[in-house]
Amino acid sequence: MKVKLMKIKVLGNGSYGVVHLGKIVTPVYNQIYAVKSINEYYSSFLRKEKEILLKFFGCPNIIQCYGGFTSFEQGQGEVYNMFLEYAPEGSLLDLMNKYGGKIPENDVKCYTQMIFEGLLDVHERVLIHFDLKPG
Ligand SMILES: Nc1ncnc2c1ncn2[C@@H]1O[C@H](COP(=O)(O)OP(=O)(O)OP(=O)(O)O)[C@@H](O)[C@H]1O
Repeated sequence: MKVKLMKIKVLGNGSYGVVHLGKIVTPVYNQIYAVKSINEYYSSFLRKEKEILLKFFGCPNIIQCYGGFTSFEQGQGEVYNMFLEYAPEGSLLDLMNKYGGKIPENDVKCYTQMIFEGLLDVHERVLIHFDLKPG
């Protein structure tokens, strides 16, 4: 089945692509996603990110990934896209910027709990990523 995605607006930019608010228009799902995209040629990191996120499918405190696909876009050629659960408040940094650097205390409690529970999910699914060099 051919899926048609409409990119509504840019949500932000990261090291591995631009993130759009996206909506599937065919078939009529009307489902909203965050869609992270990058030129197919540079997509290896984004594909890796997708593989890692898919290991946490079903974890309520980790942004869900629903897979990826390649599209052809005018002026850009082949683009790799990753479907993510849309977080209406954006990232923690977005939230800090919104409140001028000071997130209200009640929200801090709530986000801290989400972060710890998310970390617990990571440990439970036994994904340990060592990024440190010995010595
Ligand atoms: N799932 C999402 N829902 C809503 N907004 C998002 C989502 N993912 C990313 N964004 C927005 O897009 C921006 C870029 O996200 P991205 O994940 O590409 O990079 P990052 O994690 O912020 O930075 P880096 O890739 O450098 O570590 C975020 O700062 C946020 O504003």
